[in-house]
Amino acid sequence: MTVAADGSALELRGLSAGYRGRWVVRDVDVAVRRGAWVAVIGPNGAGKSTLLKAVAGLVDHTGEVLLHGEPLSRLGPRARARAVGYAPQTPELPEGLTVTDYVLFGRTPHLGPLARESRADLEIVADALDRLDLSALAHRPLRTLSGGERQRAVLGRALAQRADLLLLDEPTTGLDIGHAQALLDLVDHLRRADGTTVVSTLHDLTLAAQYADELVLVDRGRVVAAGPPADVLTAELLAARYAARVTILTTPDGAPVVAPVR
Ligand SMILES: Nc1ncnc2c1ncn2[C@@H]1O[C@H](COP(=O)(O)OP(=O)(O)OP(=O)(O)O)[C@@H](O)[C@H]1O
Repeated sequence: MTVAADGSALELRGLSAGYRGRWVVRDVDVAVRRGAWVAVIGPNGAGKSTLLKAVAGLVDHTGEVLLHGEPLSRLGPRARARAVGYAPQTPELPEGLTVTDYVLFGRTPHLGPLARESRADLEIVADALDRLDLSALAHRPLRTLSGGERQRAVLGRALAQRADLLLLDEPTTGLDIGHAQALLDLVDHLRRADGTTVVSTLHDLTLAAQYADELVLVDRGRVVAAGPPADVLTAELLAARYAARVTILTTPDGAPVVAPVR
């Protein structure tokens, strides 16, 4: 199934991915326009995180991952890290680091031969902290943050990479509704202002519909539906794929709202 085939920034062709030779994502074809936001949705264990990890080059995969027409596999690790920012669902958080140190890691692929950060790198980090409402926590050890604060720091690190493609795995997990909206607004601003292409997983289907241009519904490793949110978020499809009982309402501006019913 193809999402927006022309002028694609990211194209997945026949992508299968998995662990130790067992494919849990199979034969995925997706194309994403530059500056578009595609949300990968689907039930638990469907393969959403694995799909993002395959694009980030972190799990075994076959098929092609093209960024602006170039296979990502041809890039070395540093070039790949400059091109693709990835915020994992459950990141490893190194002991003893402050928030600033951690977000500064996002600049590592851009550092020169002496590996010292420049004033510009520090400004990018300060900007990411400011936008994520983390400036007051800049010098706190990462381990002392609340779950939602930590989640924002993880996004800050990916934003500091200033990559063309942002892969966000469940970026709103653990965030209250206000911080979730602020974070999604920020990502939306970046893709509109800088043309950053965004692929995220999102369990909150209502938020997915409000921020993503297109949804890709994955079930048991395969894409089973793709298209504009209103086409994908139907009560029938969600019953079939999630075993969920829902009714679809609409916001005043016409976006679908997925409401569970007892
Ligand atoms: N490191 C791993 N080794 C082996 N199997 C794995 C590994 N990580 C995930 N899997 C398996 O791959 C399948 C897809 O997992 P994945 O995390 O991609 O699903 P998901 O759609 O992101 O799920 P969720 O919504 O629960 O986060 C699952 O069956 C999972 O158990």
